[in-house]
Amino acid sequence: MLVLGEDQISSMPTVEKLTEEVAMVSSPDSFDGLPMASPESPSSTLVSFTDVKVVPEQQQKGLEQTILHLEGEVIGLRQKKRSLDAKRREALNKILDIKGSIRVFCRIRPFLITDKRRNQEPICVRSEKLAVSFGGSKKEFGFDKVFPQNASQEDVFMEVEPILRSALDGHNVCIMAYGQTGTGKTFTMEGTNNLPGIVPRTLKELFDQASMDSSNEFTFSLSMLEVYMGSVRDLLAPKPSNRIHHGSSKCNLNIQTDPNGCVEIEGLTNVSVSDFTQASRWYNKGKRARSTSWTNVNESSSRSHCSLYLA
Ligand SMILES: Nc1ncnc2c1ncn2[C@@H]1O[C@H](COP(=O)(O)OP(=O)(O)OP(=O)(O)O)[C@@H](O)[C@H]1O
Repeated sequence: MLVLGEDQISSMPTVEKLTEEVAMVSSPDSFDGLPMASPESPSSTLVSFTDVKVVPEQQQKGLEQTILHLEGEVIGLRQKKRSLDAKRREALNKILDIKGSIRVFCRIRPFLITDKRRNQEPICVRSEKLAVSFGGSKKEFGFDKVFPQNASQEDVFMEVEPILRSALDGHNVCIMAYGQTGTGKTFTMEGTNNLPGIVPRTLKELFDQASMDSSNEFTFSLSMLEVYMGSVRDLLAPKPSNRIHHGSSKCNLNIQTDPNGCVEIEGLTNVSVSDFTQASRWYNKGKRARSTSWTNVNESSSRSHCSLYLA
């Protein structure tokens, strides 16, 4: 669409003049130097002719060669990526062989304003060891890695990211946070809007990696459940339209074993997600459905064990 100012309208050429100019522009002689659109000159009305792109033959050949060259480079880079992926998988398998497929990390929560004993420092941290002194005695614990109080969400994610990424290679991956109320399980797994935890970072990473992998086609689906007071609840189930049904269909789901020996939760909602935004939306919906309450040490304590399945 062409928008003209008042001064341009007053200087608009007549129909005859336009016809003349059209004839001039259409003439093969004028292809080499298409008239430039200028707001001052009457030829500004010919702006739409700049849409006609005529590339000289020599320039066209040059462009074709550049495209061929770039296509060759893309093929080369894809091959390089495939070989790097194979090396990464090999390295990960070696790590799993050496370190074992189960790894235990310990994250020490920083003191909070609400903590009663903030001045004492009974904890001594090494990279794989933790010593706790209490009442004159000292106990040592060993882990695959210890994250000190000042460890960031990035530090934690960097450690688990290679393992999580192996899910795209077909490995089953499970991350479980365990600890007393108020010790930072939810903070580590979910995080906050400004300091996202492992789950939102994982969703982003997996979709990013999948979109870069042109040799495989991935489909993602998501389920979320919580175990609360001995009952399995579906966190992504549609809201019941009728109160009478609430609590019957999506609470207390049965845990079963399928013919292949895999654990299956009967009737658990499983939603297909095609990108990170969609996955985040469902994840936030599931989070909102979790049972929370307060405890003496955590005013927003998650009163359940929550699982998120990504397939
Ligand atoms: N590494 C951390 N840095 C800053 N604040 C943290 C950290 N870990 C936990 N917190 C804060 O400590 C409080 C308790 O953490 P969180 O709710 O994650 O505990 P929780 O283990 O999930 O507890 P519950 O089992 O009761 O749900 C929260 O206010 C959280 O923001």
